[in-house]
Amino acid sequence: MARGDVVLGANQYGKAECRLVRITRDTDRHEIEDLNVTSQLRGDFTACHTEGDNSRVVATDTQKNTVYSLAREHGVHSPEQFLLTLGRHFVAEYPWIDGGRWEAESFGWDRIPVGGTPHDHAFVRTGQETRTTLVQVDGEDVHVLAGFKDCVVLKSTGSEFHGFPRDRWTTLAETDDRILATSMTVWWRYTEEAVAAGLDFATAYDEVKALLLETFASVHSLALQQTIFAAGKAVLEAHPEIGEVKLSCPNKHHFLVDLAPFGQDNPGEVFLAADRPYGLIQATVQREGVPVVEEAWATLPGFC
Ligand SMILES: O=c1[nH]c(=O)c2[nH]c(=O)[nH]c2[nH]1
Repeated sequence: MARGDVVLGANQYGKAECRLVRITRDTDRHEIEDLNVTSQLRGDFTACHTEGDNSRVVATDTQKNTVYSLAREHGVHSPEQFLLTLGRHFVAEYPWIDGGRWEAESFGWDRIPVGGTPHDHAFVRTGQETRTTLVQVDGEDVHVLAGFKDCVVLKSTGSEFHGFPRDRWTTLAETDDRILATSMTVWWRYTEEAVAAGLDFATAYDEVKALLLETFASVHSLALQQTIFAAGKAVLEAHPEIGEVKLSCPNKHHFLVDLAPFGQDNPGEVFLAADRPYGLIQATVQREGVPVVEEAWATLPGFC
């Protein structure tokens, strides 16, 4: 190969957004699991890219079928467990496949209460957040990230913002009482040891989400940066099975409306909820002296 030749770099391929609903109906009380699964394989696919030789190309259609077939055979249990099942399957089944990337969104459903009793087989979508999961297999390495997005939270007081530099471009007033609102996107990484030991992903998810929300509620905030660091720190302190946490939080600004032109005061009661532009506050919270496992995060766009 001569310097300057054009060659294939990193590549992966698969079926994106396989919508999977699995009903478990062993009893009259059904269970529902609702996922949006993306499967992508990695390996040496040079011949396909350069020659159109498909002899090693497990079709994206086959990958899609495998999602549904393994859901039937093994169940979902948790998105993390299901994606691990998929990853292990593809690597074991096809010798030339070294690994891949399996991602899922999971949508929650609650039972519809009928006369105060949760119904056995009628559900209403929960509106709070979308659970997210990313599993990557690279040879012997298995990385599991979990998280959620679109979790909108608001505090109507207990938030201040002041002490920032003032120069000729600064118009923002200092405040010791403002609305703090954001839509939390959070990812955390389970350590390889915890994954190998068969961690209970469902319980861990519930506990981490509760802790993040509790911290948002209870920290008296001097900046959204301070709040998100405190939230990530609380998670790492309570969960040794988690290596690091990444948070991305838009500052959903609420501007106090000037009602003076209408002869009215406005003691922090009427706000304009702006949707853009918004401050975008992001942080990685990690353990001192423990490097972030960069390979686990490499394919998540937009995170620092
Ligand atoms: O919590 C905040 N952090 C900032 O960095 C910032 N910048 C800004 O204009 N408002 C806020 N609020």
